[in-house]
Amino acid sequence: MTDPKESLGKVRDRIDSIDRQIQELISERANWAQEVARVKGEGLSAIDYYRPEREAHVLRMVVDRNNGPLSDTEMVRLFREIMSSCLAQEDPLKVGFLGPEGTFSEQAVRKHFGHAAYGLPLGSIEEVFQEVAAGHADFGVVPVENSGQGMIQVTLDMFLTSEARICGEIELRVHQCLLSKAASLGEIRRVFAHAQSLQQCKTWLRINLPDVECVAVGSNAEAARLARHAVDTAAIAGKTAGKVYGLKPLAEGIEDRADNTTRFLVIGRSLFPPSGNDRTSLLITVNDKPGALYDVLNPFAKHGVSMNRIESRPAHTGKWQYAFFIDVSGHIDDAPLQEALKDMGPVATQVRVLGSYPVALP
Ligand SMILES: O=C(O)C(=O)C[C@]1(C(=O)O)C=C[C@@H](O)C=C1
Repeated sequence: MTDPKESLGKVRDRIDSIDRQIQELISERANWAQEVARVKGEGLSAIDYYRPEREAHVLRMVVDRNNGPLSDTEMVRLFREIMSSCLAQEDPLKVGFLGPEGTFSEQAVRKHFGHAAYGLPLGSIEEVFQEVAAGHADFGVVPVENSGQGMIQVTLDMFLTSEARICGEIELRVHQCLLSKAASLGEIRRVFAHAQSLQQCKTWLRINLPDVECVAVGSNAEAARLARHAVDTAAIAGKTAGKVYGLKPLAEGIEDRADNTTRFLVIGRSLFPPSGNDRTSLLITVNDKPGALYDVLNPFAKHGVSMNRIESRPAHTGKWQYAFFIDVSGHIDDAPLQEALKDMGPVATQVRVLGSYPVALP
């Protein structure tokens, strides 16, 4: 009979040898990434080397090649980190997000830019837009939509007054936990959470903590920070926030909908070339007159442009003027989209391209 210790040793030798090869290949890749940077021009800053369309293309090839056992999400995460480190050889990207540390926004930053990017926690969604506009952050990450609760209006409204461009989208599965210093649910008298999170966990709270006081605060991480101070309080937040603020999960996966997902936008200052599978976000304003919306949407149908989303907001440019946030498939350089926008010219009061960006990866 083979000695189990001996066979474990053999398996570990094999793993060591694979790790050696992986490491050599990662170093070789990092050298080639430096070569790419040299071709682009020396002495530029990180943002000049960053190519979201190329990253999306690389990651789609990773997904296509993946035969398991690791999931597409895991494989994408590992390669994202490799690219993040390769890019940060020059100088890390600075990415603003709705802080403090431990928010889902920070998780979205890590999912999209990896851990080699420098995360800049900011006080509000407005501040994220401001810091990007002022050039203090290269990019910003802001929540725009939750699968259960719909659009986040503060984010949409910021596009009415800012020049920000959308450079990417991130979909993050949001798993909520009840975090506390307490040993059991019975000790909890008060729960802190962001209003959206309270909403996402409404049924769970009603069944499991029917008599507690629910207090809405600025962010989930803020809730976790507050819950540190009293043993009869808890916070609803992600597991990461629990780690950052020293709280234990008393319950996990407490969101009412199992597919609870938040979509984030990456905002920057410029447009990027096509990646091969893109989405375009448009801001279109029209006067309030019969048929105006029909006239604006008709060109999309005429030129075979598929519309993914439409949201209307008061335009802030005049009474009874409406702004439509419209997402369509494709890149702004694509001929059908160009044709559709041309036809729309006479009927819309304003058409602004907010951005064309790669469709979210797993
Ligand atoms: O291909 C490039 O343009 C690179 O700079 C290399 C690389 C990579 O590591 O693959 C690094 C950063 C860019 O954002 C995209 C890709």
